[in-house]
Amino acid sequence: MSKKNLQVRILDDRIGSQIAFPEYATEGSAGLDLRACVDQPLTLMPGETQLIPTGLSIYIADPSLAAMILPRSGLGHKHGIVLGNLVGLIDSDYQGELMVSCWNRSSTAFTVDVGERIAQLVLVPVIQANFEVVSEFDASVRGDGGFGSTGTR
Ligand SMILES: O=c1ccn([C@H]2C[C@H](O)[C@@H](COP(=O)(O)OP(=O)(O)OP(=O)(O)O)O2)c(=O)[nH]1
Ligand SMILES: [Mg+2]
Repeated sequence: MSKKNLQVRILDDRIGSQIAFPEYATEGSAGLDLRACVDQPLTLMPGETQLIPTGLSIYIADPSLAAMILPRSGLGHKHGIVLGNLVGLIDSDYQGELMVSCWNRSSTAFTVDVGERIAQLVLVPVIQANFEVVSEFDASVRGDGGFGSTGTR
């Protein structure tokens, strides 16, 4: 499969040795796991949120792309470790360190180990809108119906 070249900067010397460089876990993986680039294990108390560095920055450069940081399902479902911002959106012009807002939404403390895979990064296509202001829309079947307007069954 052809892959998109993406510029990456390694901001921490441990990446590539003590902390693995991100890679797709399988050929069909949509996400690259991001690892906690912390100096020591970090405990998130119930309800606590902390911003965790990844030791990496990327420069997507192309405005028709973005990256999303998403929770890992195992951590989220089994341990309640999700993202403080629910989803992280990485702009194509962002050049700073990739940061993961980790939220322990469970009722038990959770310790993130050095190099632990805490979230995943997915590259996604983006279409920027050019707003065309109109006074009326052409009629659609739905119109302004929403929020359950089509029923539940
Ligand atoms: O989970 C995240 C979310 C964002 N970012 C970085 C990349 C992104 O391009 C930048 C800004 O994110 P966003 O636009 O979501 O935040 P904002 O609160 O609107 O900040 P800004 O005013 O800088 O756009 O922060 C991360 O590193 N991790
Ligand atoms: Mg913003």
